[in-house]
Formats: sequence, C-alpha cells, structure tokens
Amino acid sequence: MDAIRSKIDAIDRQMAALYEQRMALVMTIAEYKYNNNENIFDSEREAAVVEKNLKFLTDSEFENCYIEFLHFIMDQSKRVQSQWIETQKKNNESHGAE
Ligand SMILES: C=C(O[C@@H]1C=C(C(=O)O)C=C[C@H]1O)C(=O)O
Repeated sequence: MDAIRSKIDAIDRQMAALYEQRMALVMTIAEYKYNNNENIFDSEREAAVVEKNLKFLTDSEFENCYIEFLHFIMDQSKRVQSQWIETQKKNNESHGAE
C-alpha cells in the first residue's frame, strides 16, 4: 500500500502545483474583468471547459465525478475572483473618500 500511496502523493504534488498555476491565471482574469467591467460568471466558457476536458478521459467510469470536480474548481475560481474584485472596489471607495 505504501508504494501506491507514494504514487498518489506524487500526483497530489503535481496537482497542487497545477492548482496554484490555474488559480494564478484565474486571478489575472479577475483583474481583466474588473478593469473591463465584465461578469465573473461565463456560462459558455464553463460549458466549453467541461466539454473539452471530458475528451481527455480515457474511460467513462469517472465521467460524472470529473464533471463535478471541474465545476468545483470553477466555483472556487469564481469565489476568489469575486473576493478579489470586492476588495478592489472597497479600496477604491476608501481612496476616493480621502
Ligand atoms: C476564469 C474565468 O472565470 C470563471 C471561471 C472559469 C474557470 O475557472 O475556468 C470559467 C469561466 C468563468 O465562469 C474565465 O472567465 O475564464
């Protein structure tokens, strides 16, 4: 079991790095949306993300779980974008009042 868990650890390690990279890109998108007054939620893009990534699965056993996983990380990304944008707005308000 240890050997298998080592493999899981190695995958988790890669996923942590990828997760961080994804979130960093998501934050640059937040900045763009804030500057251009765009909505955080983009349903067409989310549908495309699910559709294109499902094609990378080699069997359908985990398809539903994977769809949930994608929605979960996209929900997280919307949450952090929203938090970041709210912080910008608050900072702007407080500077504007000076
Ligand atoms: C990151 C974005 O914002 C949201 C989050 C997405 C994601 O995490 O992939 C996709 C679409 C948006 O609902 C984006 O618009 O690309």
